Amino acid sequence: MMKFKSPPVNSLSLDFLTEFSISLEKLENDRACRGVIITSAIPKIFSSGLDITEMCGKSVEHYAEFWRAVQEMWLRLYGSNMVTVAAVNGASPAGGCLIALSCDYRIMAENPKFSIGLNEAQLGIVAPFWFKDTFVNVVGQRIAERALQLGSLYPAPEALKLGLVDELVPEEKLLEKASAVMAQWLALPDHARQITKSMMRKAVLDRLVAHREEDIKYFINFISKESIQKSLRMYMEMLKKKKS
Ligand SMILES: CCCCCCCCCC/C=C/CC(=O)SCCNC(=O)CCNC(=O)[C@H](O)C(C)(C)COP(=O)(O)OP(=O)(O)OC[C@H]1O[C@@H](n2cnc3c(N)ncnc32)[C@H](O)[C@@H]1OP(=O)(O)O
Repeated sequence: MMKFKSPPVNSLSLDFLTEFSISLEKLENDRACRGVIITSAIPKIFSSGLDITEMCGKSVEHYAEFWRAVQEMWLRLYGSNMVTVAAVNGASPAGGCLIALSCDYRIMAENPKFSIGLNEAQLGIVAPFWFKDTFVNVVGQRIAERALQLGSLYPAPEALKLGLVDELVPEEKLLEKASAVMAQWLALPDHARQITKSMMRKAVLDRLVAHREEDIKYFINFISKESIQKSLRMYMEMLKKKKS
């Protein structure tokens, strides 16, 4: 089990992403480890998504390093040979949602206050093609088109209806259920399951691998625009004001 613990809200900073990728790589190379449950140690928060401060007012070199780390994390998780189960025990916007979508199975706590989705459009930014591809592979084209254009965050019951998560359980039963699902998936021979998983995900993974440097350039170009920087600053201010 991997438990995110980066207070206050498990934002995906460069350090967090690097550590996450290294942990995944270690587990992947450990023949005794056939599956991983991903959850959070922070109450009410799975992950608040990419750390916005990493995308504000930084150098081009920093943006490149950060984006490469985001790509690396996704390539490792989405391309993992292990069984991956997300036990979503709190809010899961944007990059948090991407992590859950990249797993093989998603179980969410049945709390309508917890929401999940790719809300990038609400921040005035665009979900990259591989976020979009991952989303489409889970919910299908029509639901993805609407959800991504509106940048919708769905409360747990709605997320279940759309197929964004596979099931809801009472919060106190989340890890028990995730373990039961893991046992069910691990009962199959690894080889057949791994080849099937790779077959289903290969095209989407290959697309980023083939366009990785181009994607970094797009990101830098996009995020460096003054209009985008302004949107992100305003969004951060809004988050801070919400408290007072
Ligand atoms: C051709 C086009 C090509 C385009 C290619 C480039 C495209 C670029 C794409 C970039 C992709 C980005 C994906 C992302 O993940 S962006 C991040 C999106 N995340 C969010 O919108 C979530 C924002 N946060 C919240 O909604 C809430 O914080 C919460 C998670 C629901 C928790 O709420 P709660 O009330 O418990 O906590 P607070 O809101 O008070 O937050 C506590 C402190 O944490 C700070 N915070 C929150 N989220 C983030 C974040 N994502 N990054 C950095 N910091 C964050 C918040 O400001 C508080 O700070 P404070 O204590 O100092 O006030």
